[in-house]
Amino acid sequence: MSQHPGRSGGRSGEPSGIVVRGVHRKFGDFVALDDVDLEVKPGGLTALLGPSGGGKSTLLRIIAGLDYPDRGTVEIAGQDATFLPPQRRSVGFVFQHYAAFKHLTTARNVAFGLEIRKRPKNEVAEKVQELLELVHLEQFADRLPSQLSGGQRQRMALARALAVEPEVLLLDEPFGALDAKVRKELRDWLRRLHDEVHVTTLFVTHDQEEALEVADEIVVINEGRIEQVGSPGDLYDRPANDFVMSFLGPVTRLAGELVRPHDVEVLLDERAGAVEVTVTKLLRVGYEVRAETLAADGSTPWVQLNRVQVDELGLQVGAVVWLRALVVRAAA
Ligand SMILES: Nc1ncnc2c1ncn2[C@@H]1O[C@H](COP(=O)(O)OP(=O)(O)OP(=O)(O)O)[C@@H](O)[C@H]1O
Repeated sequence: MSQHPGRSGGRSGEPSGIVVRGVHRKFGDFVALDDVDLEVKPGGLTALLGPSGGGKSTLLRIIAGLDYPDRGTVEIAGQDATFLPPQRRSVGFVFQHYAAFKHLTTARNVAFGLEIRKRPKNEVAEKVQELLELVHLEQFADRLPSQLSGGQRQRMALARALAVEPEVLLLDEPFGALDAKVRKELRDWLRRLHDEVHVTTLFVTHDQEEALEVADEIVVINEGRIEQVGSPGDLYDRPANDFVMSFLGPVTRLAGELVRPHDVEVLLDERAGAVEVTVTKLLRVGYEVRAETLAADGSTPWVQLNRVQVDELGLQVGAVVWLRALVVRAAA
C-alpha cells in the first residue's frame, strides 16, 4: 500500500509535528499551564505523562482546539493553529470515554468524518475497509457500539480519528477505562499501529509503565510545567530532577547508579530460601548485589527486597529494591 489510510502527509509530504510556545492557561487564579514550551517530534509516538492535575488534559485540549490559551501559540504542521477551531486544525482525537454514535454500525462510525466531508461513496467504502483491517475490526463492521467490547470500541475510535488523515493524533488516556489486561494489549497494539502509520501522536497517560513501554519520547508535566522531555532511557537513567526520578517509579541508588525494578534480575535458591540478585547495570560497572531477605508488601504484585548488600562496597544495608520479576518467578 503506497498511501496508508491513516498516514500523515503534512503539506510537504513529511510527517508534521506540534510546536507549543509559551502557552499559559489560568482558571480563575489557578495557573493550570505555566508558559509551556514543547516540540512534539514529527511522526513520533510521544507520551504526555504526569500526575493527576498536572495539566495534561488542559494542554491536549489546547492543542486540539477544544480550549484556548491566555497567551502563547500552538503550531500544527507548520501552521499557526492557536485560535483555529478543532475541525480546521487537522487533528484526530480519542478520549477515555469515546462517544460513538450508538445507532450507527462500526463501519458507519468510522465513515462518519468522510461522509460529512462528502467524499465519494466508493472512496469512503474502500477507506473504511482499510481502516477496519488496520485496527483488526473487519469482522465487526456491522455491529453496533453496544455489541463491541470496551477495547474494540477504542480501536473503532482510533480508526474514526485516523479516517480523515489528520496531521496529528491526540489521545487522552484512551485506554484508561479498560481493565489491566486489555489495556496492556491495546498498548502493544498502539505501538504496532504507530509503527505502521507514523502519524505524529501525542497521548496522555498518568501511567509510568505505559509511557515507558510505548513511547519514543516522554514529556513529563507537573503543576503546569514541563519537567523533562526525553526518551524512556534518558528519563530512566538521567532524570532531570527529583520529581522525575521518583515519578518514574520505584528507584534506589546503589553504587552511585539508579536502580529500578527492570534493572534487577532475581534467581531463587529454594533450598536456602534465599535469592540471588543481579543488577546488570551494576555488573557492568563491576559490582555484584546479594539480597538476603524478602518481604512481600501484600497489596501489590511488587515485592520489597530488604537488606540489599553489595559485595565489597559497604553500601548501606537496608536499601530497598522493589522487584516484580521475583513475584512472577516465585509463583511459577
Ligand atoms: N475548566 C476548568 N476550570 C477550573 N479548573 C480547571 C479546569 N480545567 C482544569 N482545571 C484545573 O487545572 C488543573 C489541571 O487539570 P488537567 O485536567 O489538565 O490535569 P490532568 O493532568 O489532565 O489530570 P488528570 O490526570 O486527573 O486528568 C487541575 O488542577 C484542574 O482542576
